[in-house]
Amino acid sequence: MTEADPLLSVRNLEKHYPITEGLLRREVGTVRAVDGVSFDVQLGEAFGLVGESGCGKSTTALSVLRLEEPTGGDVRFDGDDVRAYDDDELRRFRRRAQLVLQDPDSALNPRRTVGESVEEPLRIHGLHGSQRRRHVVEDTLERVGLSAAAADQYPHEFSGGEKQRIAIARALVLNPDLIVADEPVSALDGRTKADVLELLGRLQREFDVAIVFISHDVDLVRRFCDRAAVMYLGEIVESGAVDKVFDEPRHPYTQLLVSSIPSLDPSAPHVGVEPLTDDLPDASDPPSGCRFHPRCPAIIPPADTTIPRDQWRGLVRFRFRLENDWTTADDVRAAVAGRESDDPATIGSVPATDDAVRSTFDLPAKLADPDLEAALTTAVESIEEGDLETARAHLAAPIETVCERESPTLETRTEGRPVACHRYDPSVPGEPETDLETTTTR
Ligand SMILES: Nc1ncnc2c1ncn2[C@@H]1O[C@H](COP(=O)(O)OP(=O)(O)OP(=O)(O)O)[C@@H](O)[C@H]1O
Repeated sequence: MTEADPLLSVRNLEKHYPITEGLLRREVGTVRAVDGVSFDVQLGEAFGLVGESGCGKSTTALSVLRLEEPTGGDVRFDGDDVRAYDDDELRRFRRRAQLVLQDPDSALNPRRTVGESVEEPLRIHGLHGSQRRRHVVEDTLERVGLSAAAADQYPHEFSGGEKQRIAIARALVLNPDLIVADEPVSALDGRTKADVLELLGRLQREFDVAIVFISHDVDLVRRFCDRAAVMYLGEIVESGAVDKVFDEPRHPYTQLLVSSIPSLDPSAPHVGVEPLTDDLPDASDPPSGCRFHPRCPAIIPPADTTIPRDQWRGLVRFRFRLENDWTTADDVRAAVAGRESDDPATIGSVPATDDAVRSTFDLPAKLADPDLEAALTTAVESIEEGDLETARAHLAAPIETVCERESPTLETRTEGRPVACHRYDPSVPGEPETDLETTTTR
């Protein structure tokens, strides 16, 4: 391995879980928890994986460490193929690559002293001599900010933050090259969180250990990591140095994540990017094309569309809500009237008129594009006739976008950074490389 070679190299990693049904566990579908993830981690660096709950961060961690068997792809550690390791090689790998979880209790046996828990990896991996082991344990406990005497106490005698320090000591005691830390401070409160984060940073430098830091919290990743990758529904959508990814985000999803962090200054206006729709799709049935497209505020219009961008967004939002959220004409009527569909005052009393739809989706009385105008009018007429299928078909053809048709690849197009978004693909016609417009609210 040369200096430039990564310690960990992950290529097209996949982990799919079967969905089974009935006594015979018949397979009825697949959860694509991790679906083609690639990244490198250099020696001694802190690399962040960030994204909403359920996007596949933990499954990536477990698959990289082979605590879950990957479905596909390539994982290399120090140049070796992790998926081809035999039992001995896997044992050596487990010594060099450790996992720290959100809940420290998962790493500590309540019936064993702290010293016994921290010592256990040393025994498993063959460090002989109880005196020597005790010395290493005490030294490691002190390095995580606890006293050597803690070795003789039990986990229940410690606070949550102290227990996480003990779990970190257990991960560090074998002097690993890599620690995968999955939401290591998420369960801790303010000051303790900052202290444990600071400890991890100090240990990373002292032990020269690489850390894969997994969190849903952009701010923590920005503070802790050198580089980061943003995950959405089993895929990486953007990666790079943290100051680039979070200060100059390019993927609309990263822009959305960053804009949702509240400012420390309460008087500052909140500059927010609104998602097109609110629902996080299911990993067992991910959207076609770009998986973010049903929520993407920067969704690309067809090349020949001439209507203003906000009208395009309103129209496509109407189309996706019709496809995903509403099953009856009453649902539509209720939504455009701003009420629940089982509210008796709503049903029948508020017709899903053209006007109500237009005002709900910020559309003008008449769209300047005759094809889109005809599609909208006929779709609303079909809704009023109770035929949502026909309404959907009327909207789908003229509002079709490259974002639902083609999957963007994570290619390096933007300032040397990989971003998986058609907006940066010069081969996609009709779309300027503009930044996402933001809306300012108070
Ligand atoms: N053993 C499993 N069997 C079936 N589906 C699973 C399994 N483990 C995870 N999943 C699914 O895979 C997807 C990714 O889950 P994962 O826990 O990796 O996400 P995450 O980003 O770490 O979220 P969180 O922070 O909530 O743990 C989710 O849809 C989850 O329900």
